[in-house]
Amino acid sequence: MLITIEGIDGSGKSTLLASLRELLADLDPLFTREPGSTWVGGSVRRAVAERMDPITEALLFCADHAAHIETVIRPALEEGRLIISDRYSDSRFAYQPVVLDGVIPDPLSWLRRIHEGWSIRPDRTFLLVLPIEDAISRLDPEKKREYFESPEILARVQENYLNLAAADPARFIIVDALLPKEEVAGFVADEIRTCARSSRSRPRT
Ligand SMILES: Nc1ncnc2c1ncn2[C@@H]1O[C@H](COP(=O)(O)OP(=O)(O)O)[C@@H](O)[C@H]1O
Ligand SMILES: Cc1cn([C@H]2C[C@H](O)[C@@H](COP(=O)(O)OP(=O)(O)O)O2)c(=O)[nH]c1=O
Repeated sequence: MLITIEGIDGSGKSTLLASLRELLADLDPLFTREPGSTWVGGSVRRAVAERMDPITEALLFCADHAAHIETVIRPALEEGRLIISDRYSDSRFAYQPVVLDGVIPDPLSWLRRIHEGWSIRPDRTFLLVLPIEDAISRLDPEKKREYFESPEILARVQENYLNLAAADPARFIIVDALLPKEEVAGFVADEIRTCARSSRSRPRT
């Protein structure tokens, strides 16, 4: 079963993942992430840091996703593992339309077409949502910021995320990221256990 965790920078994904490692240890999940589960992720980070052109950047994120699927996701699904990914294809569908706005027509459709035929759809996606000011205030002031981490861009990214969730309510679970860390983690862990139980009782389609 494939679970993905999504949300804007500073929404609490890394914190949640660290708690899930403890809370779900008995299920032996495979924790993974995008970008960066293979060496392709290094190229993506370099492209972002150097502000390469947006199409190159988007295609590198897609290449990272392809490598992630072939080397990590598909083999683990075939073994019947529970996989929990920190970011996945919805990060592309939420961030890249902002970056590609005005560069190509209808970036979201373009991105969806690129994923067609080979990407694997998550079974459940948890979307951490919080006011932009709170996310910005949580970002580490000592750490160099990616250009995505501006309030204007993050506001548009979160709006895109919410539209994706509204279009696919059976897959998305929206989580109030302002709740205390323990509550966020407890809620998500319980939901994952429920999904894992129901997926064991039905074959994968
Ligand atoms: N539920 C929460 N309540 C308050 N602070 C939080 C919560 N979740 C995370 N944080 C804090 O916010 C900051 C950013 O969290 P992090 O998990 O790194 O976010 P992300 O991985 O989504 O960028 C960290 O300092 C973390 O301790
Ligand atoms: C996976 C992915 C990430 N991103 C962005 C989100 C982040 O700002 C940045 C790096 O991701 P990440 O390292 O997960 O950042 P953080 O730990 O701060 O959440 O790349 C995209 O724009 N498109 C994508 O497809």
